Amino acid sequence: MTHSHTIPHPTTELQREIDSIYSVQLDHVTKDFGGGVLGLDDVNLGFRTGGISVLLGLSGSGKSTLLRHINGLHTPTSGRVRVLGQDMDRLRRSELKAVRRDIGVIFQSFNLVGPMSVLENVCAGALGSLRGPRITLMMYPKAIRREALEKLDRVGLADRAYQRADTLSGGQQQRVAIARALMQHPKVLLADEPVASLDPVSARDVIDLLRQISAEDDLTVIASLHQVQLAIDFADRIIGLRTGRVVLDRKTAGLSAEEASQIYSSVSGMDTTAEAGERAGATTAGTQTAKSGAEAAARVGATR
Ligand SMILES: Nc1ncnc2c1ncn2[C@@H]1O[C@H](COP(=O)(O)OP(=O)(O)OP(=O)(O)O)[C@@H](O)[C@H]1O
Repeated sequence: MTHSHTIPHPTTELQREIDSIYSVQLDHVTKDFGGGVLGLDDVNLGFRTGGISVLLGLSGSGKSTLLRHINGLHTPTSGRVRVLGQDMDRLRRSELKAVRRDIGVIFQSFNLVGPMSVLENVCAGALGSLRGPRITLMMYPKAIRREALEKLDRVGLADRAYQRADTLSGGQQQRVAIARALMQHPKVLLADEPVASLDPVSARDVIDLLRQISAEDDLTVIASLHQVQLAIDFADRIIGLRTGRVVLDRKTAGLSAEEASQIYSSVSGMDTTAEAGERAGATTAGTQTAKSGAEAAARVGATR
């Protein structure tokens, strides 16, 4: 079962309004992996279009599980995941593929093909929109190669186009991975610990680049990070997870590293989302957490 009958669904018109504000919505999402492990435990989040959100939490707190629900690699045991106006678990294969094309993903390990050139790796990002595999660079249409060069220029690596990908530094490889993701023209970018393998300087460079791209392209970015200060500098909003539950949901403005770090403390039962909810309620336009579709609908209604 993937839908709880107790979740009130908003009307079509209100849902459309919610979709115009939130690219990604999780509505009472629970993922039960069995054996008493809840990967996600009643998670309610709405991610605003164009916003940058960072997931913080100890290893095993559910960050990857949350990201995997957003690109449809996991389906919830109960609750609803809605991405770019589509209920992920209601889609046919071809529809899911179409939504996934709008979702770029970057990983801690970059996932480049090392022996291939930088440019070929970037071209591969366009494969979703081309038929059949391309084995060599010349098999990509000229327009794709030109666009890939433009993307490389955008991430500052045009001069490395014909170099083997595995000869680049980690920071450069992540830039190539970003350029590859941009070939999809994504509306949402998921980044699973994108700088965990990088030195602090390269990490900040990659984060700055993501921030710039998000602003320029109105790209919704959802990233997991382990560095609290970097997260605060990067994101508009920090979401803290612990054992699959959202225990902190705050805008970064005015949030100190010390406050954000509390999610790592051993104090159980801490939940600052009530406070966040109150604040969001007071400034409806700034609402970040949609407790349910119906509540989000009410809030959206109140902004008009
Ligand atoms: N496919 C799976 N089958 C069973 N349990 C899983 C599966 N995927 C994740 N889990 C469990 O769900 C919980 C959340 O894992 P998840 O990988 O989302 O954590 P994380 O916060 O991303 O950790 P890390 O920072 O180490 O990447 C963990 O207890 C993990 O063991």
